Amino acid sequence: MKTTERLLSATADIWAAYNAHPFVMGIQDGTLARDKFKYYILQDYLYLEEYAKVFAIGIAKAKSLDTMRLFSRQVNFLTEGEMNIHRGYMGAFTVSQEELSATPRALDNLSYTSYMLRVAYEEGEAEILAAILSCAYSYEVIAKTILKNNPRAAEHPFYGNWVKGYAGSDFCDGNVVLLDTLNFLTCNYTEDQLQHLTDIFVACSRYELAFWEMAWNMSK
Ligand SMILES: Cc1ncc(CO)c(N)n1
Repeated sequence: MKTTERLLSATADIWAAYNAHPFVMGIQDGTLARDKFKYYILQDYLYLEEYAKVFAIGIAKAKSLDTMRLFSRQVNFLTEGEMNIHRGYMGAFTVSQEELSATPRALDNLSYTSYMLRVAYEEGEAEILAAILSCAYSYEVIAKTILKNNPRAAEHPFYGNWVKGYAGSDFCDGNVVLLDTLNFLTCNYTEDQLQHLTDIFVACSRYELAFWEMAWNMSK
């Protein structure tokens, strides 16, 4: 079994809960309250700033030029590509730099990024990839499942850009490389090493679900 198949099978229940979450279902049918989405976009922008640092540490930990390039491309894609989705929405909500700077990180957000940064500082390149995978790949799966359940979600005048951004090839092509690299780097891992990788992936998958719940509740 490929490492990524093992990780995904260990978290199947958590991953199934993403698309059943009321926040995600609200994006799917376009009924999500705008104030909840604004809260989410601000928290997620703050999240992405820290998440980009996880890749940046990966650059320094990389043991080959190929892995270094993977991490480096992702830092660039996050800051120049993915964060543009957020900047578009922040423009629509007329969020100023002052409002963004004055927004405190909610505890689930802070806890998630602190955990990933700890993995990044303490562990090796494959463990960093496992921590990143649940973020990067779950958004692809969520957006594609939304489109499967409601093909018109991409045309929604407000939430359509979010769905198209995460189901689109710019975002998803990076995940193919992420999955392949993680499988390649861990093909000779021992059972203990694989179990440790699974623990990291389960923790990050739980944090992903907590992030949707945090957004739904607009937690302070
Ligand atoms: C919380 C969270 N997880 C994953 C992604 C996808 O990069 C995101 N933007 N935010």
